[in-house]
Amino acid sequence: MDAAASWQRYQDWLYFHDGLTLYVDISRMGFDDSFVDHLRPKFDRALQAMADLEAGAIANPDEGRMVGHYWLRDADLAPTPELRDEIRKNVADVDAFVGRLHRGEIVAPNGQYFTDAISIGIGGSALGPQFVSKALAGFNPSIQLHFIDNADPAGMDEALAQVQDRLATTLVITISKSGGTPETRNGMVEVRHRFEQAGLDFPRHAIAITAYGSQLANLAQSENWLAFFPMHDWVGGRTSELSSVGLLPAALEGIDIRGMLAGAREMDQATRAVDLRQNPAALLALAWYYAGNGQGEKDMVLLPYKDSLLLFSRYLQQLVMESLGKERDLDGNVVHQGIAVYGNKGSTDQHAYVQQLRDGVPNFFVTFIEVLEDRQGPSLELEPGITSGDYLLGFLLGTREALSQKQRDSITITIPRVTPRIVGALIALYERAVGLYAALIHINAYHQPGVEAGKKAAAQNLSLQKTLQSLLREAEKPLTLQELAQKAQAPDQIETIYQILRHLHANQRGVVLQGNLGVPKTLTATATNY
Ligand SMILES: O=P(O)(O)OC[C@H]1O[C@H](O)[C@H](O)[C@@H](O)[C@@H]1O
Repeated sequence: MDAAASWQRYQDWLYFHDGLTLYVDISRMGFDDSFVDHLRPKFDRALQAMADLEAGAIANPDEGRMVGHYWLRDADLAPTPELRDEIRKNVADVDAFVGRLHRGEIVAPNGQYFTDAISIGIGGSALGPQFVSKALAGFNPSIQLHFIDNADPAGMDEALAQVQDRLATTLVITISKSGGTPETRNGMVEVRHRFEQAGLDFPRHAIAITAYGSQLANLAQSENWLAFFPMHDWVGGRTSELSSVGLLPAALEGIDIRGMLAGAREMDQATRAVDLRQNPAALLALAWYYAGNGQGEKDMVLLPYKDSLLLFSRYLQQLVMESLGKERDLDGNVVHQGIAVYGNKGSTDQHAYVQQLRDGVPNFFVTFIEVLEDRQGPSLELEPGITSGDYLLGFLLGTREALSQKQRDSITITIPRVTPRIVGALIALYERAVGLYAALIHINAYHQPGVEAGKKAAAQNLSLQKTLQSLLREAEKPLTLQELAQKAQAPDQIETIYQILRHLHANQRGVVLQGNLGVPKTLTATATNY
């Protein structure tokens, strides 16, 4: 396409949201008008499906649930007066609680202001709060957040080390919709142990965000934790950033949560437009469909040219891949859907993997995110007329052009600056694009059946470990892996047995392996108390 045609196409397809000053440009995706016409009937159905969902339909049929995250930012949309009141009350409760903390009306047991908070959660109970914190907390948050988002003991130690001098003024927020996720429970138990070792009254520091009636809710209630904020079954983990899951941590840091909600609400409104060109979420869904042939054949590479948006790609990885990565469609046909998401930030990534994007396997499309405001305040001129921000834009435009020359497609989203309102709008934009795209490809975006297999296997391994530990304690002589497998009645688990024992051995956990560690069949295991 020559420059004039490309410029015309740019203008024809450029979407602009007046209120948010946000642009979406899909002109560098190679679709043509006939493709758009072909998809239009599917879009009509998808937009209707979104309208039904917002009206309270059971949009998650497998789990028999409504899907209500859009109500969180516009309570009037919720299908019953009770839900509307509850949504408003939840936001007001977060505001009121955090206001009292910031004013020093709620203080740590030692009488001082709370200074820090450790947020413990995983998946949808971590990624949103982490993304928003990095995007918006700035250098001097009212309360400094630290995250434990894994079962890694060393990661827990790191978070605790960050607050070791201030444990007495640290809040602990345990976030889990189900209230039974083992990683989160482990983190909470470890942190609690440190508080107890330090002679601190853990419940006076502890906040739970979880569903009513969950294990975590019961614990918080029975121990009278400092605060409890509910999660609802009609909000999925990966779309919970604008529920108390995301609002409480953000508010603690001093982020304007009403601004985030307002931005999301404005974006929701824009993405109800039935005219595709006027609907930014539909434009993204159209571009994704085109890129991957409606089968996820191309990966989504996210390149925000702004350090504070670093975690957007990680946040979107769960939102997109857990929503779209499905074995079956809504009729039960095997479809193996999904779109892989990765990315970090520009221009940093130009010095890492962009080489492959331009010259290597053409199995991706890029989404550039451009932020118009370079920084707060004036910029130094590095050379006459040129600032660091000019360089950053130059790198973005250069890469976009270089990819285009090699028929590598890209989308560009342009935002004025990174504010609570814009971050709320970006979250909503992608939630809506995922919802629409899922409807286009006829899958349930709101369940995650595939996640269960790994969890079940993990539980079985822990139970096998307990059996092995007790067999070794009772054994009168060292046992080979084969013998242990027989005794544990797990002859087909010998590989797992080896891996469990190797881990116990490496951590001096009461098991010693003898023989050649690299040749499993030579090994014998002994309990160290043998
Ligand atoms: O919030 P929780 O119930 O602890 O769940 C945390 C995460 O774990 C699960 O395995 C799901 O796949 C995620 O969608 C969820 O966000």
